[in-house]
Order: sequence, then structure tokens, then C-alpha cells
Amino acid sequence: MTRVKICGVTDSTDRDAVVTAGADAVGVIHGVPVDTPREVDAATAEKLADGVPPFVTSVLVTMPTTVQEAVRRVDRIEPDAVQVHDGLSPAELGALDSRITQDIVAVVEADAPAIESYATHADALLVDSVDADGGGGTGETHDWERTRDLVDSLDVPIVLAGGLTPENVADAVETVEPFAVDVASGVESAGGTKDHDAVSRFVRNAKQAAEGAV
Ligand SMILES: O=C(O)c1ccccc1NCC(=O)[C@H](O)[C@H](O)COP(=O)(O)O
Repeated sequence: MTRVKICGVTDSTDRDAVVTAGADAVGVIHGVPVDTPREVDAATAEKLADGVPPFVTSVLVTMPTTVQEAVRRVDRIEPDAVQVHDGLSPAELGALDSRITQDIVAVVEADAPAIESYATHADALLVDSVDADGGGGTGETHDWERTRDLVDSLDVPIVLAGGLTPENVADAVETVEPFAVDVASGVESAGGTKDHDAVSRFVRNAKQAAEGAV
């Protein structure tokens, strides 16, 4: 079974549509020093996370520069998990882990050095296509075979992200067999607004492909 995270919801209508579509996780982006239409302020992030129902995981996606900053955001927004995009070293992720109860998803690039050291300090790795400023949401795919190697070689759950769409997600799941897939821009009608039909097709195609891959 491959889980699905839909990232970058900016309002409650999109959040509820993502849940209705059967996604396993909802990503809320707050505290990123890059220009993105998917970022929301702290109060909105708090409300969006609070409205995610039981048995679906709310994920705060953030780019902290210090452990303290990450702790402050997690304590304010109270997500079920935090996805750290850039900014913290493996040792700092370890320090963060000792200060929060939430699971930590560390973002890495597929060809980054020392991925294993992130794996020892995170509950999951999200392998993404990252832009020059370290941000995600690029809409760009990367070398799926490299991510497949990580799935085979590391014990930690691997989440595949970057450039996924309803059209290519089945192929991605069959190639990589990840723990989960993640999408932001590939299911939008405009920047920061989800296309509900595309969200449903993405979830359906990912899960059907996972069943076929067993
Ligand atoms: O989506 C963003 O705009 C973003 C900006 C800064 C940091 C992280 C961001 N997104 C995090 C995600 O988990 C995205 O789903 C992931 O990067 C995949 O994006 P896409 O290629 O658009 O599907």
C-alpha cells in the first residue's frame, strides 16, 4: 500500500476535498523563506491542521534555520508530523526529535551526499526535486531509479516527491515502490488552489498502481 500526501493546501475547502479524496496526509506550508503561493500564515496553518480528522495525518512543512524556530512553529501549529525542508543538519534534526513528540520527515535531494545520516535522525525521508533556494513545489521530476535505490538500501520509509501528476504517479509508484508519494503543484488549477478532480485522480491512480505492484 502506498500512502499519499497532498501538500500545500491553503484553505479549508481544499483540505476537506483532499481528505474526501482519500489522501493519507495533508501538507500545510508555513515558515519558508521562498516565494510560493502555497505558504500560509501561522494562524491559518493552525486552523488547517486542526481540521484534519482522525486517521489522516496533518503535516507542517517548514524551513527553519534553528531547532528553536522549528520547535516554536510545531508548538504553535500542533501538526501530527513536521516536514523539514532544508536548514537543519542531521544532528539538529536529532535535537529537534528530542524536543517534540511529532514524527520528523526530512527532505533530501536524490543525489545529495550523506543521505544515510539524515535517515538516522528522521522518521521518514522525503526525496524531492529542490530549487536553488532549497524550496520544493518545483513541478520537476528527478531520477526515480536513484530513489528506488534508497528504498532498497535504507530502513526508513521513503516518500517520493517532485513533479508527480495524476498521469505519471502510477509509473512512479511501480518504478520506485515508495512508502508514500507526495504532490503539490501537479494537482492545482492555479498556484495555491487545488483542482479537486486532479486530487481524486492522483489518489486513485497512486493506490491502484500500488495494489498492482504487489
Ligand atoms: O510547494 C511549495 O511551494 C514548497 C515551498 C517551499 C518548501 C516546500 C514546498 N513544498 C513541499 C512539498 O512537500 C511538495 O509537495 C514537494 O516539493 C513536491 O512539489 P511538486 O513538485 O510541486 O509536486
